[in-house]
Amino acid sequence: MSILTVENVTKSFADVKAVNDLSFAVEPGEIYGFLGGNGAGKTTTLRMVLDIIRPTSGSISVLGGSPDRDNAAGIGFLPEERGLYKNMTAIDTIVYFGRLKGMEAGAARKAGLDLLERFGLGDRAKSNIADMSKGMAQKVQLAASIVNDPELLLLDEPFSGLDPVNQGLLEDEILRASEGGAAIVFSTHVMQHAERLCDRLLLLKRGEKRFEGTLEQARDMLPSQIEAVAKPGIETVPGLAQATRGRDVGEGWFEYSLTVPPEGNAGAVLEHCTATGVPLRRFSEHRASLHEVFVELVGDEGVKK
Ligand SMILES: Nc1ncnc2c1ncn2[C@@H]1O[C@H](COP(=O)(O)OP(=O)(O)OP(=O)(O)O)[C@@H](O)[C@H]1O
Repeated sequence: MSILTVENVTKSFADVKAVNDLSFAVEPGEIYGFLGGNGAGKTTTLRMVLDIIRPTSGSISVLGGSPDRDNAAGIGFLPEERGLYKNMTAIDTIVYFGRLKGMEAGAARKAGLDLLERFGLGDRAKSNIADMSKGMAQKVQLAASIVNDPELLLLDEPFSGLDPVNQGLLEDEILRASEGGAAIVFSTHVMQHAERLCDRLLLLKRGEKRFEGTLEQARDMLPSQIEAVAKPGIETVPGLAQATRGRDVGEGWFEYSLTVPPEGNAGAVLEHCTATGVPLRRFSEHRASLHEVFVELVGDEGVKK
């Protein structure tokens, strides 16, 4: 059974369709990337999953039920707008969120202290949030969102504002949650995190799904480029969309830029060269990056590599 199912969901704010007929499902253990530029509808979708706002039409199933307080205990959420009570200590903050998720205070405290230890904040459990750096407070907020060991973890732009070390720590936590069987949905503008972490991705533009699938499937959406050093003859190998002869590197060898169409296969081009005796000295394939796919499918507004 899917942990989260979104079916034909539309959300309109006056005449703006923030989310338009969106469907997807996330399975246990899956890390699902929710990608889109500014205003694509990511936060609106996450808010509907959390029952903070309701869809105009369509249906959502969370942990086998409709989104409401009853399934809060199984959900963890890191909002895009970070904010904690400044005058509360780190551990009290985490216990407070654990209690909201139905945990016993003692269990929440123990889990909270373990998390702070793991996040390198073991000695700051009794520090007030006001006395912590922004990055430290963000780690406390992350701890608060996973203290209940959620089955569904929703992270809205979780990497923003974290230094590279803490981004690595967050990646580790996402992987750990997934290995424990949780489904993780995270939104991001930063393609590198999505490339490293996601089992599947969804690309949103103006509330509409433009792509859903694995990273490999995403990269297959665009042509790949081959840089080769070969002797003439390579231009006519089947399976190329384009072949451009470049610099003469001497003794009959030339540099070539070859394009394999999205449905093509660079491996088959190489095999054909070998089988038919096309002389080759170099052959390297450059597949499209997720960033290039993103820019092609949804434009480059607000997107980082
Ligand atoms: N409460 C609201 N009232 C009116 N319009 C809204 C409301 N919430 C969102 N919108 C609009 O819905 C669209 C989608 O916004 P949303 O915040 O979901 O985008 P997002 O993908 O999370 O963007 P970002 O990456 O910039 O956070 C935008 O056009 C936004 O202005």
